[in-house]
Amino acid sequence: MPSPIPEPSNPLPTKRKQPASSPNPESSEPNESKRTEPKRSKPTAPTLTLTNHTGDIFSAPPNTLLIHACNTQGSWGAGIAAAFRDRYPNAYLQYRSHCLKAHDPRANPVPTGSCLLIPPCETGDVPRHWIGCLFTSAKYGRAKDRPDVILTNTGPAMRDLLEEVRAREMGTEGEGEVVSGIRMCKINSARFGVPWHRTVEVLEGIVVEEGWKGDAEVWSID
Ligand SMILES: Nc1ncnc2c1ncn2[C@@H]1O[C@H](COP(=O)(O)OP(=O)(O)OC[C@H]2O[C@H](OP(=O)(O)O)[C@H](O)[C@@H]2O)[C@@H](O)[C@H]1O
Repeated sequence: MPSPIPEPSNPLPTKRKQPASSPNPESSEPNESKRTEPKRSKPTAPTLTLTNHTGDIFSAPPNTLLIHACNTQGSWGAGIAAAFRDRYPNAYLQYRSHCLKAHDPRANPVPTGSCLLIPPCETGDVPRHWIGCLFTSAKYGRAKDRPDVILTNTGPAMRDLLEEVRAREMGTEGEGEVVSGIRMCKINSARFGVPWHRTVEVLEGIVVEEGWKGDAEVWSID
């Protein structure tokens, strides 16, 4: 049995998308009696819901999952990635090890379209946050992938992460092994050079599978 999954702790209301109505397949049926039946819309699978928040992503409550976009080269060199590196040095070491030891940027790179889920691993006063790395571009800087490639990688990477979270929560009964909520920055939108609305389209198109979290908060300081 999966552990009960608490609701995200953010008090702001989140809106669940209503399934879009789809044409009734029976409506094309020539039978007169069928045509007079009330139209029933076929239930559509729920998709990921994003809500926008202004403020500091790092102020999240304990056990929140913080998501950012990463390259596969083992560098959190600039932008929000550098802020992650400074705040969560042990998580950075895990990310580097994943890219440089478990994989090899030249011979066996981390696949783009995948993720790395890092459970809380810092000591001292550092907040107990999970970190989700979405490998949306192989390289960074001038060698980063083109926007269309980054967008193609974003959906599978996010799906991989939502599945990782589900599997992780299924596998443990212990206190604190549950992700309490999801916060992400406007991934891909600055150094990776992808207009934010294009990433939103991809994320909001993700069909939420059984056991996945269906809501993510987007945090921005702008
Ligand atoms: N301190 C801070 N606090 C809060 N929000 C902050 C912030 N700093 C920036 N933001 C916002 O966070 C969003 C994403 O902007 P970013 O440029 O960071 O990420 P991205 O996803 O476009 O690109 C990823 C690659 O950028 C990096 O740098 P390197 O290429 O390695 O040098 C990585 O390593 C990756 O490879 C934008 O809304 C920024 O306003």
